[in-house]
Amino acid sequence: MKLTIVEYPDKRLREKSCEVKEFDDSLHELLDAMNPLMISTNGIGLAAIQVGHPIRALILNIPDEEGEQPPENLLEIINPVMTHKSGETTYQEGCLSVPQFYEDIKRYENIIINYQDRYGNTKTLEADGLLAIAIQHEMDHLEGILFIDKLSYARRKKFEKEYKKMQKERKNSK
Ligand SMILES: CC(=O)Oc1ccc(/C=C/C(=O)NCCc2ccccc2)cc1OC(C)=O
Ligand SMILES: [Co+2]
Repeated sequence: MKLTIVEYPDKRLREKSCEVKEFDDSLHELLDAMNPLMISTNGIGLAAIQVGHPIRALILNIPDEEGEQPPENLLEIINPVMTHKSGETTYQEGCLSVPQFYEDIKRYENIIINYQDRYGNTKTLEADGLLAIAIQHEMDHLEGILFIDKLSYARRKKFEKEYKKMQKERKNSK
């Protein structure tokens, strides 16, 4: 299954993702294709909408101390629901759909989510640190929200200017 990353300002990133009802082979095929794409593009999180599938599924693989992303660290999170959120933390986020742009974003520090795995089994996950940040970033994608939407007006203007310039350069360099 050939997947490509949908990039801002593509309108498809703004759709609301639909609940997954069938935990079938086509879901597994999509998840199995998302993982190598995320790893090969230096990603640590990827939502299905970013590869053109607006379903409530996301994958995460938080690098360990050595900066490795072993397969056992892979998390496949489907139909997530946040049941607890507390504290506050700031981190310089990036997104595979908004290349070469990083900004400090405020998130909850501690969260608890309920979700389903690729077979439909219900799980609960308590997270803090980078994992909590990544889960919140990816769950925003399921609502059509991008991290740049959280920027102040001034910083958003700065981003739009820089991003247009970068896209022009990329087009000229192709
Ligand atoms: C050139 C370029 O696009 O740089 C990148 C930007 C973002 C990313 C990956 C971002 C990513 O995985 N975000 C997942 C959500 C998340 C954000 C902040 C903290 C945790 C989780 C990878 C990039 O590729 C390279 C080569 O560095
Ligand atoms: Co993202």
